[in-house]
Amino acid sequence: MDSIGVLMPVPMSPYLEQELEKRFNLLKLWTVPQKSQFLKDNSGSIRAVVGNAGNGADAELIETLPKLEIVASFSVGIDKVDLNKCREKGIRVTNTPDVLTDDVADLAIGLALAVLRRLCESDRYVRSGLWKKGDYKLTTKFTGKTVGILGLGRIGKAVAKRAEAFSCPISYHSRTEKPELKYKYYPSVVELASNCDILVVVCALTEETRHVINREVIDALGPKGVLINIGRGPHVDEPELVSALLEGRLGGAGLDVYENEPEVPEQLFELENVVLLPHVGSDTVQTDTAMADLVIGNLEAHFSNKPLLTPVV
Ligand SMILES: O=CC(=O)O
Repeated sequence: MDSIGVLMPVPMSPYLEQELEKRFNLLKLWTVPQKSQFLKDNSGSIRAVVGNAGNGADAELIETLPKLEIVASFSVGIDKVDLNKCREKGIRVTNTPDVLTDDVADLAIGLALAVLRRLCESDRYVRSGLWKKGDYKLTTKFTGKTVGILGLGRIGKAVAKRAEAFSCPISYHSRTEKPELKYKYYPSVVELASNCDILVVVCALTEETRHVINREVIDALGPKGVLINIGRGPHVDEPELVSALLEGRLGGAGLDVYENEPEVPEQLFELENVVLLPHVGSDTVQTDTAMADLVIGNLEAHFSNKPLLTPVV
């Protein structure tokens, strides 16, 4: 398979690069200065693209690569892949579900704890020597808080399971009610937000869910409510979130994702009721390896005419 051109637009995992290089002709787009010329020169050999959560395969890239057969995303979210274009051209698409579920769900709970118990602020309190001048202030209890989950798929269910261990009543909103689950379903996001203390956003990003967290939802969550976003930045109307936090209309936020990564609204930097992470939901050594193995497994299956391991298209 070493003559098959596999295009990687951005660096994502040294282990993945190394394993791809052992098997394919890996073309690292970020290392070349003249990207469009490079793509033209190699368009006859590129049969696969390996994208990620930030850089997938848009219509323009797909049109540039007439021999493209498969987009294997090193991510579970495939909102950066033009799925319609792929369907139209018969290009297969795979992602990396399941292997990252635990890490992302763990991080949602970590963010909730960090916001309510002010973990980052109290760490800074110790490091700056302030503890010697007096005890740290009281914070807010997490155990027993009502957790609302927007999107009860694999990761949403894993968040629910973890939150249950903290005796949190669970409610959710998703496209369809899941009567087999014991959690309370709300038919709208506003109703969910009105009836929970912590709202966790974990649904897929689609045209329907873009800006699903708008001013009405934020106001429904209210001055004691906490928003946790481990989904995608564009789920949230970011200027509305920032003004709600600055005006005290929202109690706090734990964010792993932003509308325009790696840009983060600087007004948030001053707020101690906000915890900001650099999109690291699945970034552990163990999950990086598992995701990379899945990308390679999908490519090997495709180029050996075997069924894909985790097909999306
Ligand atoms: O954001 C990360 C992913 O989609 O895997």
